[in-house]
Amino acid sequence: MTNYDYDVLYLGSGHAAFDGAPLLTAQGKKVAFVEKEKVGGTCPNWGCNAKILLEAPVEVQRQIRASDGVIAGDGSIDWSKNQAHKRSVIDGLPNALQGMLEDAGVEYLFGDGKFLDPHTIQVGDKTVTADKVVIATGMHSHRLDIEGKELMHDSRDFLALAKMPESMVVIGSGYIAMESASMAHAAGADVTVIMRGDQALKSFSKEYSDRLVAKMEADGIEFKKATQTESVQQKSDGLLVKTNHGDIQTKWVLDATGRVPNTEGIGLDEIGVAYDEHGIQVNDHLQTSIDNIYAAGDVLAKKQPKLTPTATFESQYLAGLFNGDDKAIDYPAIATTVFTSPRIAQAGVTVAEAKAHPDDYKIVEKDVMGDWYRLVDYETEGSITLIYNQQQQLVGATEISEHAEDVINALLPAIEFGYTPAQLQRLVTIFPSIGYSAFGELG
Ligand SMILES: Cc1cc2nc3c(=O)[nH]c(=O)nc-3n(C[C@H](O)[C@H](O)[C@H](O)COP(=O)(O)OP(=O)(O)OC[C@H]3O[C@@H](n4cnc5c(N)ncnc54)[C@H](O)[C@@H]3O)c2cc1C
Ligand SMILES: NC(=O)c1ccc[n+]([C@@H]2O[C@H](COP(=O)([O-])OP(=O)(O)OC[C@H]3O[C@@H](n4cnc5c(N)ncnc54)[C@H](O)[C@@H]3O)[C@@H](O)[C@H]2O)c1
Repeated sequence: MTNYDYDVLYLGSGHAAFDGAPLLTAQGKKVAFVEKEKVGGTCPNWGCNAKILLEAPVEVQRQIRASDGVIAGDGSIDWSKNQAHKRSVIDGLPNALQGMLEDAGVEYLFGDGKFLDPHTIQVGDKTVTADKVVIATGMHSHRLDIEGKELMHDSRDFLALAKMPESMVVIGSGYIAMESASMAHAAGADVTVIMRGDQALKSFSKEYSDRLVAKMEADGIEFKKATQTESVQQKSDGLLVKTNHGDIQTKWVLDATGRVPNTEGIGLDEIGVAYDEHGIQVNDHLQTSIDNIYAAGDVLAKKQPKLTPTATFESQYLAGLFNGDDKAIDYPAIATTVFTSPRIAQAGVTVAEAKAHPDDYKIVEKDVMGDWYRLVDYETEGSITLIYNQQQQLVGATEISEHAEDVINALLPAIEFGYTPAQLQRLVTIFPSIGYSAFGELG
């Protein structure tokens, strides 16, 4: 038997790696992460955690302004203090994570990792070997290849902004574009969003994403639909964004045109791991075209949403597989939300899927403002769409409201486990609460 340095080596140290690794060391396996930047990867440092800290005051501001004087003040956001608070919470996470994982027996190897052969990885000027390798290298920002691209910024820059500029152009209308536009506007910037097509947030219901755009427009954000960005030019008083529908003067440009899997420069072509522009191709055991090499997280080519909880699920699945549980991966319903005001959240069968199969699904739409509880924190509008199968079980739900993420989280067990009406009746939840309100919608 060959003696390798490690039983399992992860390329990357994000959620796709660190959520499963301790399950392996607990079974006596020798495990290491190769990391070229910050321990923990995108989510804690440049993604979810950083974003939600900066976003939290937006909801407070909304409540203050909607309360019509019940809460005093105008709810202005001091972005610089907001940044300082964010840093005070997240700056210690990489060290804390590293300490926790090292205590669990995982080793860290810092440097750029690259395959030399299926079992050998070069890390800086060192080489290490492993029985199994998991590619968990994540994604990086896509950048538009146009004149003036060096004048534009990505989501990392946005989340690190020390001072909010007085105006901002956001290119794109996916998750990152919509969340950043919402935060920048709430912090006082004059925001214009340039949309390539005419629907924002394509993975959500068109009706709800149109409603979100309409609400953001009513709040003062400008949307330019079906518009191509042609160039960005430096002027003495700021930047000039040229589009096929006119010019926009601004102080700052966010290129939020998507994210690209990190498949380049890690030796995949040399050793023959199959991948395409969507990521690394795997079978139903997350195994790549090379037997001992697996992949997990954002770098995978997959139809499931590229989110932290998806990466966690895959990481834990692989740990189970390497510990001897040989079943194929079976993805559950995955809940997702966009952290705008209002939010849109969904899980299970989507509205588009249900509409495409009217014989299989029944769609029920409700105005959630019929529930008095939504008025407690001054909500003004919201709807939920519930999707049932032929057996009257809830198989999907999507909501637009300030509490959409909590409602969909509350309903997720019913969707995933197919609760019957009799089982739902046995759920005695806390009243008054969003969870109670969520189940009330099923009645
Ligand atoms: C702005 C933003 C906001 C987001 N908000 C949310 C949210 O609210 N909720 C949510 O669920 N998801 C959110 N996401 C998505 C979430 O961050 C990702 O789904 C998650 O981080 C994926 O984890 P991962 O481990 O696959 O990849 P990553 O966390 O990206 O980790 C990959 C790691 O691999 C390292 N690496 C890459 N190449 C090499 C190499 N050659 N050698 C060594 N190391 C390498 C990288 O440095 C990185 O640390 C957000 C993403 C962004 C960008
Ligand atoms: N709340 C969350 O859970 C959250 C938040 C942020 C990011 N994420 C994850 O991060 C990933 C990336 O998010 P994202 O917003 O970067 O990607 P996205 O795919 O959601 O949006 C990309 C946007 O860029 C536009 N676009 C693409 N190419 C373009 C071009 N050439 N010109 C103009 N516009 C173009 C698209 O039309 C789309 O509006 C997503 O997979 C998402 O799962 C999740």
